[in-house]
Amino acid sequence: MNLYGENLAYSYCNGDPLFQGFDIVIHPGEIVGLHGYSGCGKTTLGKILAGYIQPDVGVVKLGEAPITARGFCPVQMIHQHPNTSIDPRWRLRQVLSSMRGNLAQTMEWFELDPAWLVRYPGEVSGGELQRFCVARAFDDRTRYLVADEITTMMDGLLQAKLWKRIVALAQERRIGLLVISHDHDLLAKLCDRVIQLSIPCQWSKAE
Ligand SMILES: Nc1ncnc2c1ncn2[C@@H]1O[C@H](COP(=O)(O)OP(=O)(O)OP(=O)(O)O)[C@@H](O)[C@H]1O
Repeated sequence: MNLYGENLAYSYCNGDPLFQGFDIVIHPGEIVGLHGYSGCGKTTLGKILAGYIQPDVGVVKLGEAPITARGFCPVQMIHQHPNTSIDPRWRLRQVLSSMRGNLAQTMEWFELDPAWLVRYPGEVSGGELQRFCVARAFDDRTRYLVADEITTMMDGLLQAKLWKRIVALAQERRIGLLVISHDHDLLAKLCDRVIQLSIPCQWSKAE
């Protein structure tokens, strides 16, 4: 089933719209890049596609069915900073407890040591915690993944390794990926196509 964002518009606090009449379609197993100047609304669009926030106008659908805020969302979002999406008071075992699927196998795939499950999020490195978030997103019910600048805290070698694993597992399960990044090289290497959310503003051009 395709993921559709149709005629999307959103603005915060009745301000100027970040985007209007925006359409996007992602196919199962497809890797789509999302690029645009800082502040143009890439994360916001990701949150709308993953059901975190409702668009002012438009609809997000998986096949024919609109995405709802209730229950498990088949569009999972992985955030830039893993500590913003994990309760610091939970041990990592608890963080992964609601996940459906073969946890041991997924952890092994992302090189997560089972001994770390007794630790709190603050007791693993940022890169390790991000790999927990990635593993958690590969729930058996996940059909699409929105990856928002997810490897910016890693060195080049680790980035490449993690993306190789993500892409392999996504392709195996026919999961579609939306990769949000400022990194042209990464997008060119990974993606089947890249969408530009908006043209650069004057301030960005001058920089
Ligand atoms: N909760 C919020 N309330 C009000 N404004 C917000 C909120 N979240 C984001 N914004 C604003 O909306 C705009 C778009 O933010 P968003 O994070 O979607 O952009 P982005 O393209 O992902 O940026 P970056 O590339 O820098 O991560 C920014 O100007 C931001 O300050």
